[in-house]
Amino acid sequence: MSDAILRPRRSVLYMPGANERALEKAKSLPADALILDLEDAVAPEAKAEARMRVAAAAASGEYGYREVTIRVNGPGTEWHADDLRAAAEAGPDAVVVPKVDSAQTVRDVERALEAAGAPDHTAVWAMVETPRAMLDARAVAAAGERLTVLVMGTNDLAKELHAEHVPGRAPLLTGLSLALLAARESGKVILDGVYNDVKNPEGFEAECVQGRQFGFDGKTLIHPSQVEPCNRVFAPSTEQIARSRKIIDAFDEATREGRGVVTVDGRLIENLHVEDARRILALAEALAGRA
Ligand SMILES: CC(C)(COP(=O)(O)OP(=O)(O)OC[C@H]1O[C@@H](n2cnc3c(N)ncnc32)[C@H](O)[C@@H]1OP(=O)(O)O)[C@@H](O)C(=O)NCCC(=O)NCCSC(=O)C[C@H](O)C(=O)O
Ligand SMILES: [Mg+2]
Repeated sequence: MSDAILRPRRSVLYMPGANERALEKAKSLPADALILDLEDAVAPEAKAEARMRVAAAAASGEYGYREVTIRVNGPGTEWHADDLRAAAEAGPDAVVVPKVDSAQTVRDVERALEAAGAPDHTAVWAMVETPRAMLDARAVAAAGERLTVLVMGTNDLAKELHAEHVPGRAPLLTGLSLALLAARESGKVILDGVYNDVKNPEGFEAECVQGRQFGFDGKTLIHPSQVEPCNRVFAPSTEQIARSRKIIDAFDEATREGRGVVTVDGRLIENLHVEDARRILALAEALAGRA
């Protein structure tokens, strides 16, 4: 498993790029990653100033272990090219590109970043949030050299579908599944979309659990109060860690004795379970010392 895949991204917090207070506050929040936003959270008249603020924040080195990314305005907007240039110069961990709906968009973004001298460590995260992106998710996920993460944009997707936001997200399940299949086929990380009702902690936690059960690596967030519950839901539990150790030990012992299968607590264990147990332990190890 590559470092890009193993890096914890349980909680990924958006913050408006024009909001100095939020940019400052994020330095003390236990989010695994931050998306400094130039797109939806910034009014047109504030775009230029937000671009400068965000570039300075990303280049500051003041966010500790947190992965720092910049969300640029989408392809086809008047701000896109300037945002990419500023992001390339700032050299964040990643550039988040909204409304990516083709492999060509990923390649165009990468070419622009190269031309602007982006450092090698700056990855591309593609937001998939349109019907076309759902239907072409496979090609998007496989495109480019820098692409490491897909990010669900469930607000835009619901809007495009004329769907309603309902508990359980039935109208979005096809899109979520297509994007997940595409991400996993290409060995990419995938993050779930945001939960808008910041005053509904029960609904938020239920959606985190649903995202984890689906297989998402983490969830994108809009408010500091969502960080702690999200970290808890997406981290391996004490029971999962203990069980993973037990599986690996039992399988190692069986292998030494020349047996290919073994049972743990009455359940059949094969090599695929061992691989999953190793993934869980690697994530737990990567999270050591984090809230
Ligand atoms: C949703 C909010 C507008 C709420 O703001 P506010 O009413 O100010 O919240 P609070 O008073 O409860 O804030 C308490 C303190 O926390 C700080 N704060 C608030 N939000 C953030 C944040 N996101 N990051 C960091 N810090 C934050 C406040 O400054 C207060 O600090 P202090 O005064 O020191 O106590 C607001 O939360 C917000 O703007 N959230 C982000 C919205 C956003 O980024 N939206 C765009 C991304 S979502 C999206 O586009 C998804 C995708 O594209 C799709 O299609 O689905
Ligand atoms: Mg969106």
